[in-house]
Amino acid sequence: MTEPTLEVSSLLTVRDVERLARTMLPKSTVDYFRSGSDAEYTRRANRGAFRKWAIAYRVLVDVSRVDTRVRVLGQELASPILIAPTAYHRLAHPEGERATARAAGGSGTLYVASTLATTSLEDIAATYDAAGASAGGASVGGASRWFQLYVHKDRGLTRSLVERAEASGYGALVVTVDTPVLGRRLRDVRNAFGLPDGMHMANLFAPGDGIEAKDPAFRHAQIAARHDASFTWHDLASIRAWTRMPLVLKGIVRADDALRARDSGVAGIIVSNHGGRQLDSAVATLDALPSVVEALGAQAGVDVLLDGGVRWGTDVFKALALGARAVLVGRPIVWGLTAFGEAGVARVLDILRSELVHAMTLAGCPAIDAVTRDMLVRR
Ligand SMILES: Cc1cc2nc3c(=O)[nH]c(=O)nc-3n(C[C@H](O)[C@H](O)[C@H](O)COP(=O)(O)O)c2cc1C
Ligand SMILES: CCCCC(=O)C(=O)O
Repeated sequence: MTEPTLEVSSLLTVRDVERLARTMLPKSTVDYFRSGSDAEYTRRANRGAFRKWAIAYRVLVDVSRVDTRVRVLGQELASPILIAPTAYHRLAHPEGERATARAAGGSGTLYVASTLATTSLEDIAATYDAAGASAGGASVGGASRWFQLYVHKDRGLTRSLVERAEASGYGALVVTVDTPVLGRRLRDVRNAFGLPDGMHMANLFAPGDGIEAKDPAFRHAQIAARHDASFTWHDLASIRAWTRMPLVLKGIVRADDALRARDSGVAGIIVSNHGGRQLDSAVATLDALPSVVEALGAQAGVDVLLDGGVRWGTDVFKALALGARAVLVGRPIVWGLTAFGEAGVARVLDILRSELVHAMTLAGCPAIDAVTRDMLVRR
């Protein structure tokens, strides 16, 4: 074991960032960020699925310039690496989501803000836009930040979240569909995990008058009991009627659900199993991706994104080769935030982006549209 490194520049891989961050947090927080549900088969399977593919690289291609630009929901992004929605950033760092938003806005990276943020969605939006403006306007206009919605039993609450997101200029509404109830994360149960005093779910409760304040025994495990487990495809229409934001469904792993999503008029889907934190033994996302992409076909009009276990630039390459338009990363962002706040998030994004450029260069793919299915062989 080497000593933890302390310079942001000495962190060379996402693995380095995670290793450092885990020494800096209380055990119950590390457990919450890191865990999958039950036996954690799916959390591990997400990683394992990337190892099953190898890159059959191409030679003697002009790779003196490599272009990672992609279009997602009609918008041009500098890179296909996006920030997945994760809860409770103030557990990682005192500046919480503001630091994440500054790193994302400053680099023009698409950031999906969580319903369960510890900073209000209005504050995240303003912070993101200010960082984008001072970095030269790369991400001004709000389209590069999306809002993730948990559908609550309290329809008034759900609707007000949607309306607040629209009023704050979020570019899309990401409806998470894999969490009708909370997955059983054994460590969180054993730790009776909950937010410490002074931190709250800023979009759901006002400080001081929140349910956490009224009920000292309120724990994270109870939050999903407020989710609407009766929500179906049919109810999606009501959300569409509330907003003009394009919809993205997060948590799809089946071809028939992808087709149903398309027929419901969504603009995108995220092939995701919540980082292995919901149904354990769920199919790994990279394994699910080809059937989803094939079912939708080339002219689908639905952008397919993927998350789960992306830790290296070569993982991004593989997901794109199997048909994803872009990928999202969850835990690596939280580890970066823990380690160095805004600079740590920026470092993680930088590591993954430069690894992707390196992989594309060595694989003979000067642009994203060259990263095609034939670049991979099964190990
Ligand atoms: C600590 C943590 C909190 C999360 N919170 C949310 C959330 O609030 N909403 C949501 O849709 N997904 C949430 N997710 C799932 C992520 O959006 C994403 O699907 C997953 O983390 C991707 O896998 P990765 O962590 O291996 O990159 C969370 C994941 C983690 C690890
Ligand atoms: C109700 C979901 C809790 C936040 C979350 O998505 C997670 O911890 O994975």
